[in-house]
Amino acid sequence: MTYDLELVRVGKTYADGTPAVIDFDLRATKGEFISFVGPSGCGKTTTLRMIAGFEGISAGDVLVRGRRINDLPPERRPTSTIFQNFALFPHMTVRDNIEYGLRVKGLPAAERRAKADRMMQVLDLADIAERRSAGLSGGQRQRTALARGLVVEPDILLLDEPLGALDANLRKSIQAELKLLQRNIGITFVFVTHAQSEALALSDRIVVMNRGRVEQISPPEELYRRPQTEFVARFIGRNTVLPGRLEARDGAVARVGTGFGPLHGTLNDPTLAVGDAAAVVVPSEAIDVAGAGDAAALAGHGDTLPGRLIGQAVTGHALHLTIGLADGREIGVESHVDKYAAGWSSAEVVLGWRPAEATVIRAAA
Ligand SMILES: Nc1ncnc2c1ncn2[C@@H]1O[C@H](COP(=O)(O)OP(=O)(O)OP(=O)(O)O)[C@@H](O)[C@H]1O
Repeated sequence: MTYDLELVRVGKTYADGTPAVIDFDLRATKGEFISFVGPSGCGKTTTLRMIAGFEGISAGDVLVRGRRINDLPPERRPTSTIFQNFALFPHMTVRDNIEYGLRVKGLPAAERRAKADRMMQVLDLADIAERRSAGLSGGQRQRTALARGLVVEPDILLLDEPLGALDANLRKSIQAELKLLQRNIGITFVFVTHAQSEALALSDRIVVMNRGRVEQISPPEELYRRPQTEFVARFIGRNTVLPGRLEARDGAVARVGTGFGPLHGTLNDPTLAVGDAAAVVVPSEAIDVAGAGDAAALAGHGDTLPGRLIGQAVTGHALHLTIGLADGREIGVESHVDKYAAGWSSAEVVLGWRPAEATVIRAAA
């Protein structure tokens, strides 16, 4: 099978010796929306720039539709890049912005015009073709930037924090528009973002990076529900990580001996052996809270932990509980505000969850 984009053990070491990207492997099929997320400095932008050709590749190969592109300059690669804030030329019209890449490629005027017209039709920009980009709305600017990127007919569109500078409301509506467009156009998008929620909402698969390495590549739902590493468990969503040692495994279910006694979860690392350092990861949404004397409320939950209610706060329909555990840790539990309308008779509570909703991963020894 030929992939649209393939990274094979790609690495980058900057001239000053900084290892920014290490052994990055990725295979994307045509039309996939892939996002790179991770803490600042983990290597997201460097990887994107290596695909685009703005940064040299120190190790490994980048292939587009089976062709190695390591040594091609950016303008000869089958990629287009859309930068933060869209980087439009403010004094130019929408049409001139869109034609810009074609002019760089040396296309004759008539051909440029025809291609730009077609793209403006697709992206609903024809009515504002002669407007200067400085006066456009956020959505119109995004569509213009996309048109400029797409008019050169790339195989892969690379997006470097394109929504980074927008306010939250505009960002939401532009996100929806972006996803719709990507589906319609059907080309592969690689998207770098700081906003985890944006990646979860838009992507077919998310690459989580940490210190230059890939931690996990999974669809959003799986990444959220089944983290493979402690780093991912702490970085994505709101999880409680309960460390210990693997005591037993029975098919997909594993038992971990923790400071709170034995706890269970779905094993997400087939290489984990009895005796290895392991952790049970419990998503905040999976946790139910009952009064300390109300064990019946948690019947069927499997695993329980005692806790102490420290605080509660409401935002909209969400209730956020802060609960202290016996080891001194404070954890967050999220629920709908109606769920615990009756409250609890004292601060002493019990937390319960279904083991199937917890995940067992390898932990640092
Ligand atoms: N031109 C450069 N020369 C030397 N080191 C660099 C250069 N550009 C980036 N780095 C380093 O490479 C590492 C990865 O940087 P990169 O910008 O790819 O991370 P990032 O995940 O995109 O970060 P951010 O989210 O802050 O944009 C960092 O340690 C960074 O300091």
